[in-house]
Amino acid sequence: MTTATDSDLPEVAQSRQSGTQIIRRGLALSPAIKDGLAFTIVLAVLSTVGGSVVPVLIQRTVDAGLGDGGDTRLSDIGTFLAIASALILLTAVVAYWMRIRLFKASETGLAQMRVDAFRHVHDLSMLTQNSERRGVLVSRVTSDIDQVSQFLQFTGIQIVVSLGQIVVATIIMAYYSWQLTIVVIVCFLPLAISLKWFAQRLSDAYDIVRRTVGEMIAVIAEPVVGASVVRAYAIEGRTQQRVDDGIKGNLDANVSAQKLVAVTFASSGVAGGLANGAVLAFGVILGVAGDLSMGTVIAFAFLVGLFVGPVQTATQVLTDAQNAIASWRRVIDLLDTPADVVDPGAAGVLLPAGSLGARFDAVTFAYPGGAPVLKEVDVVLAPRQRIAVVGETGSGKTTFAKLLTRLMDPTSGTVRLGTDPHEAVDISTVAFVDLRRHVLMVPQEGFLFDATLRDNLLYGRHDATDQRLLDVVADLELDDWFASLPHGLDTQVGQRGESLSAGERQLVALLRSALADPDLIVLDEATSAVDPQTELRATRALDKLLQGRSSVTIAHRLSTAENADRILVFDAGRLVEDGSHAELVDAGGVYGRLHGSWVAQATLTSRAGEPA
Ligand SMILES: Nc1ncnc2c1ncn2[C@@H]1O[C@H](COP(=O)(O)OP(=O)(O)OP(=O)(O)O)[C@@H](O)[C@H]1O
Repeated sequence: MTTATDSDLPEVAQSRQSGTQIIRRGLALSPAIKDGLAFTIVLAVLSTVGGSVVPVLIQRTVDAGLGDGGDTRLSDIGTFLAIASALILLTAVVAYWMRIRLFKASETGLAQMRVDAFRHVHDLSMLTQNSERRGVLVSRVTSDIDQVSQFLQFTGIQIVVSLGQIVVATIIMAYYSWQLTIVVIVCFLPLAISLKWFAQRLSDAYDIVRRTVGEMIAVIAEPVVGASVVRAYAIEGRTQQRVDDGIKGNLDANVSAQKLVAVTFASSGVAGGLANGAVLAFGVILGVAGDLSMGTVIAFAFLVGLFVGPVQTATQVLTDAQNAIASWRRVIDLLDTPADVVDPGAAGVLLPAGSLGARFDAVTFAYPGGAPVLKEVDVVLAPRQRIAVVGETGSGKTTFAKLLTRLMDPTSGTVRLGTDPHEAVDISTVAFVDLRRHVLMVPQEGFLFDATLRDNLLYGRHDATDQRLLDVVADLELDDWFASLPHGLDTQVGQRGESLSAGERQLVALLRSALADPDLIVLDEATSAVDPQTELRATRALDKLLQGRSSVTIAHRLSTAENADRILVFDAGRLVEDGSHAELVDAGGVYGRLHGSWVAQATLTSRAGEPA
């Protein structure tokens, strides 16, 4: 199959929703995050107030210690110290409680988002899945959501705590000395004004970081999956170059973002230092003038600490927030990408039981941005027929099969299914669960999961008993092969079935299809060369599988076409010939030529096998 360039294909949508919109949508998509949030915020504020009251107690202790005219009140000092200790302990307990609540709520909410995002990847059309590289999709479900989780559990509440701390510290500072309070505010004003500008720059920088993380995972994952091809073609160097480029892209993006972070952090450091110095200088002047007590000046120094801390971390908080929003946006964009093959769900119609036929009415299909690859196809497929689809490579056979199984929808025209093709229903109105029960597409290379043979077969029918599995093995006359397996149904097939031979993987795919027991089977005939014994087994098993069912096979072998009840011939996206093998050979058209080259190839192969 030829593929188009990535730019021609639909990708996951990219929104430009603002940060606030993203947070609002994110919270709406994970409602569990908001469960009990109000109480958690109350706890956060309480822990802040607890911490902020301590400087007041320090002022009281110092002033009681020095006393008016050197009169030290020891009992007051004891009381203030006891209250301060109790407050510090209480604050710690409240802060612990708040974090646990926050952790539970955010993890529950995000787990739901992870499940939704994963499901949605499966709902996306084959087109979107093909165009968006797998690694990028994986990163949206994993690392992007991790980023949001970190934000919610640490940074998000940090914002509440910091704001609370600034407000409380400002109130207490203003209560002690409005002049010093103004000094502190003036020192931080330039930073506060430029924060929005920094935030936008950081947001852009972190959008790039998150994108490069996805790209990096994609270029690393690809050669790991295709390791055998990389080795076979000795393209380790080129592959390494792509991986290096991916890693470098991410590194560069991170460095650019961190430079901005460093600027914001340094600026807040400068503002903090300035405020501390100014407070001490003005505090001493006011103290000497007799306007402030010693305890108040010391308390003020602590209060400035409470004020400076959050402002200094504010830039870090802002950075994390921008990073998390960039991640949240990527997950939301994924969830917002429409599934273009829409499941009618419960509103869908059910297909009648029995062998299914199909009808194509003026069906045209074009890949997005491309010319039609299937043009005005009109055809009626009767039930219980064995139909072979043939044509040159790229003629549209696979596209026809995908439309027949609704892996894609036609650009125009209608595909219908039914036991009577003349009264068939529009395939797009059939509920997915019902469609998948009746119609099965068997690709050339059925994907095997890294599990036992049993587990892999159960993908065909999840509730089948071992006895049923063995019956199907017998039905397809594969008992002798099955007996040769070291552990029967418990045999591990390895990653992607690599512990089995290519031929054995075909047998597993056929067994799985037989278990699914579809009424219409659409099959892309395997082309990989296998040993003669397995070939014989596969041919026999396939024959058994197709018996009594409607089948449409993309035929790559002479014998499959010859044995079909009917042959559909595609050429450059058009259905150009339709008839039995004998009729089409006599007609001497496209099929005649194709058949001629098959025969010539078969003769060559058999000669090559003859003993000299
Ligand atoms: N994902 C895709 N995006 C864009 N164009 C595609 C895509 N898949 C196939 N095509 C184009 O559609 C046309 C028909 O492809 P199709 O796979 O249906 O042909 P085919 O007859 O099955 O070929 P083959 O025998 O090689 O599998 C080809 O020109 C191909 O380039």
